[in-house]
Amino acid sequence: MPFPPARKAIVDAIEVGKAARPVMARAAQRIGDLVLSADFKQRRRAIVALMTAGVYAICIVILFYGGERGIFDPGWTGVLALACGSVVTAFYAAIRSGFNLRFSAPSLALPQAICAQTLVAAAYMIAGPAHPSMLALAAMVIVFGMFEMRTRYVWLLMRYTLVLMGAVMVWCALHDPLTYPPEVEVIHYAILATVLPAISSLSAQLRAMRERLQKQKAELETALEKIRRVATLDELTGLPNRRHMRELLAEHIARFDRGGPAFAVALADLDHFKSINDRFGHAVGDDVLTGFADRARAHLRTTDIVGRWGGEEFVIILAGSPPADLDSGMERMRRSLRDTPVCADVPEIRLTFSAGVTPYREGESIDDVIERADKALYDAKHAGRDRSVSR
Ligand SMILES: Nc1nc2c(ncn2[C@@H]2O[C@H](COP(=O)(O)OP(=O)(O)OP(=O)(O)O)[C@@H](O)[C@H]2O)c(=O)[nH]1
Repeated sequence: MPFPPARKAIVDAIEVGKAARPVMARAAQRIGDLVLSADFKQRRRAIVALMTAGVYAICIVILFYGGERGIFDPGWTGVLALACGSVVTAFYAAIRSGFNLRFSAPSLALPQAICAQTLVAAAYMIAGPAHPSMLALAAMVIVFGMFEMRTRYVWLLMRYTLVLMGAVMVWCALHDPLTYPPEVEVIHYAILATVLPAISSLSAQLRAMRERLQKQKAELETALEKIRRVATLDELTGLPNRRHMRELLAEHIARFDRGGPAFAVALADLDHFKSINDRFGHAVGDDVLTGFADRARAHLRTTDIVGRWGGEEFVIILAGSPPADLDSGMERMRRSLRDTPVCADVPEIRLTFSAGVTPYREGESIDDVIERADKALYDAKHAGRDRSVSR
């Protein structure tokens, strides 16, 4: 039944909307890259610069309001607005052009904060009776800075602020004692000299906490990597262990069930390995196992995966299925073991191995295919060893 026109229009609009979404997302991404930079760190710096611009803009609007109301001279507000605009533009341009990357602290946090405090001091001078409110801005600049700056820079900024604000307060108290009464300025300065060091010391603690967290995160990542290695790799040979090979087999089966490529499984077992252990000792036996793993890595196809199934038994996932030439990698290994001793320290050891190969068949479990490969391996052992048998 055809859609009524109104419903069809809605359905069309939804379809158009769905189609447009990726286009809009791409456009937003492109605009974001253009305005803020495609580089993650530079983008963050540009965002901070634009956030600062936003704060400047709000403060300037408030100052213009004061000027309009005749609380102080509106002419100076214009000059201050111009100065704020220039500072913001200069820092944004430095970040967007990549000029900031020439410096050891590319966030330019310290110079930005010093400019901000200078502008706050200027605002303090022109704000007349509204000047105490500027003290909050001076504290805010330090708070902003503590997220971006090293502790010693925060202390430097704090000292600069105290010296600058002290000088401004003295100047104002001398030139306009009615609006800036000296005894009140002393109180303002005392408050500033108490609050700013407190914020700065908080910043030092915050920094130390952040560094501790970063160190812990790095240690955790290293430990996680170690756990991952221990959980998936065999300690002696460095090959995938039995558990990981089962996971890889499960992945191959899932891929096959979804119409993916065929594969076969081989179980390879070293021949008379017990006698190597008995004659030369366990350490040499370990070297032989490692040597065998190295040969497997070197001679199997890159698409084949070999893992240690346990003891002197190895499992190989072979890409493709019989009657394809699945054995070629194992034949190369056999030739190599025949030509060069597996253990350089004990060259008299001539290692051979037997293998059972079988294709994975649709609907089988891991255990089904392994069991058939094991039977083929049994056949190979009973047929005289040093050979592969397919089932
Ligand atoms: N050195 C060493 N030996 C191991 C390790 N794991 C298992 N073995 C030894 O491998 C030997 C396996 O012996 P058997 O199962 O009798 O097999 P085989 O001597 O290879 O005889 P066939 O398989 O019939 O040719 C045992 O002596 C185990 O102790 C290991 O990690 N290191």
